[in-house]
Amino acid sequence: MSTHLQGSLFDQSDAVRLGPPAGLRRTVLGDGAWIDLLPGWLHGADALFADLVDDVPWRAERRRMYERTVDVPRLLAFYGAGDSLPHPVLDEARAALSSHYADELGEPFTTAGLCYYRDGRDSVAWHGDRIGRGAREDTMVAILSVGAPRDLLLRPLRGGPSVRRALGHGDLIVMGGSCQRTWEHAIPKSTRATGPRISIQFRPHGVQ
Ligand SMILES: O=C(O)CCC(=O)C(=O)O
Ligand SMILES: [Fe+2]
Repeated sequence: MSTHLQGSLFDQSDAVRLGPPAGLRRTVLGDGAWIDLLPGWLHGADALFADLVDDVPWRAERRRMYERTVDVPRLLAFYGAGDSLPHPVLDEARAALSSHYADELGEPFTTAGLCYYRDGRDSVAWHGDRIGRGAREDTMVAILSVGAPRDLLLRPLRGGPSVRRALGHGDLIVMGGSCQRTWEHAIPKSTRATGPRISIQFRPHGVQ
């Protein structure tokens, strides 16, 4: 195969770019909460995953839990409203989400939090993004996932069955309405062989 042909094949299959947001599908969860899903929004997700592993200044954190200090079971990075993101396609994603949801959200997505789940032992426990305004107001948290799929679970705070979505390889999920205060979400640990995943969470100012 000629170098030229290899180059063009590489471009087609691996170019890191976003598709149109047209295929977003909403699921109403109840209690004012909903999720929007767009599988494979980002093309070339494996290439972006590899870049982020290398380029992001990942932090390992320790947190106090009662009388013990424990490792947070994932690596973290945070980009504030004015910061340029670690890959130009993430600036594009933030702008595309802000434009798509402008009327419904009434404000742009500003910050980006990144989580790196190195294997099935990494996880995030049940929680709502409720440190900021999400505790009181309807808002949105948009999550782009690259790398191997992991299950995101959602469950209603007042009890009832949970909802499961496997997210990786460029999938987009948007949690909206009252989702952060009437529902909780988690990435549970997995005992199955699980490849690494990175999630990029876009949030409006003051939502954490
Ligand atoms: O990795 C994910 O998809 C979820 C992360 C999350 O819920 C959070 O960081 O608040
Ligand atoms: Fe969260």
